[in-house]
Amino acid sequence: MLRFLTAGESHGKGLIGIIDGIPSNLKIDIDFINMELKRRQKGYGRGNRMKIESDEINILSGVRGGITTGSPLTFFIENKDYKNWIDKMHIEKSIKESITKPRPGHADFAGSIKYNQKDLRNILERSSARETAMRVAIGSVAKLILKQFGINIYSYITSIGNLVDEQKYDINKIKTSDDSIMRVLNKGLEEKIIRMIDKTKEVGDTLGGSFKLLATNIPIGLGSHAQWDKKLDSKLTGAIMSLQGIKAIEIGTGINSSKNVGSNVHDEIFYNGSYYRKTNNAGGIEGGISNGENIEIKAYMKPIPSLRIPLQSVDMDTKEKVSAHKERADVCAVPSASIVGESILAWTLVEELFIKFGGDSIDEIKVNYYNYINN
Ligand SMILES: Cc1cc2nc3c(=O)[nH]c(=O)nc-3n(C[C@H](O)[C@H](O)[C@H](O)COP(=O)(O)O)c2cc1C
Ligand SMILES: C=C(O[C@@H]1CC(C(=O)O)=C[C@@H](OP(=O)(O)O)[C@H]1O)C(=O)O
Repeated sequence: MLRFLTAGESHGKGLIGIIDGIPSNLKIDIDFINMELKRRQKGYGRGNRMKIESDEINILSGVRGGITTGSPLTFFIENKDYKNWIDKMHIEKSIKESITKPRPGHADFAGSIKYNQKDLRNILERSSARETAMRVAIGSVAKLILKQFGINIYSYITSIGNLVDEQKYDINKIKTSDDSIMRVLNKGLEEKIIRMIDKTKEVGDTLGGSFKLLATNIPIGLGSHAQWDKKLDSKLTGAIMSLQGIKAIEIGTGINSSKNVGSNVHDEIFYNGSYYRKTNNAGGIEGGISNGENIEIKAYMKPIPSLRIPLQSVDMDTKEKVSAHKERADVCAVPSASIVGESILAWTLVEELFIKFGGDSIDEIKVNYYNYINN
């Protein structure tokens, strides 16, 4: 069984990740993991925190001589900002100030009631998307595993605010989408997006957007139709929805398909030595099972909740009408979220790959995989 846990506060000493179930004999490419961490920190519209952090992986267990041993992997990422927060984050000494004015849209309000916390920082530190740095480190290991089977993961931005990039993807274009600071395919749109982010920042507001996730060279047969909790689409959407700020997910052309007739939507099946489709409205999944086409998912992120000109809230101590708490924040973080989305997609696909082809060493899994593929 493959599983992971993360721990760590946004302004604490750092983030920890423990991954259990990674097979032995996998080469761990530390440069690749660090490159993925860097990709997550990019994008126009991020706040000053990204100038302080320069995320790097520190491997504490599970790897010897660059190769996994089959033991649990432990990862650590330092928070460089911790030194500026020691007084506010001290583990033993009592903390003087409390945050009591919840930000609409963040976890502050519901979290403080659920956990009976008078200081909202006890909630916001862990609900923060700082945690996604560790999810990218862990997801990069999943990407390294997928590469062993020729499976690749991509993403690009499809909208920021009301600026929508309608361009249809081609894989080569996606490969260069990292060259654009906003990770859009239509480079003409980038300038407009940057101007919109600047204007939104000026008026103290924030933006969301959407991004597309893509997995290529997927074998037929990941997931199952046979039980509700084995369906690949349900597992993928659940996992992607766990990413901070994501509020809607579309598989293939799901939204437009619902407005269309069946004969225009379902992807006809052809055979020429192997099965193929001319369209992929299903986004690579039928009946909860991968059908061999690219997996295509779109995720929609709401605007960042922390506003420089805050919304109305209630002081949870005095119950008075107040403006919500102000916290240093991003104006737009959709490009970063798309990189985390890639990691989540990669992880979920590896989970499914191991359910179908599982083994204790990467060699054993490869034998099972190619035995199935070649039959
Ligand atoms: C990469 C990334 C950066 C984010 N930066 C901020 C931020 O600076 N300020 C903020 O209030 N929310 C930020 N968010 C969004 C919040 O973490 C998220 O809205 C909050 O945890 C509530 O969860 P929910 O939106 O899923 O309901 C960010 C999200 C991501 C993925
Ligand atoms: C730290 C990261 O993102 C943070 C996510 C976040 C939130 O509320 O989700 C709030 C901000 O934290 P701070 O107030 O420290 O600037 C972001 O910077 C990161 O992506 O590494």
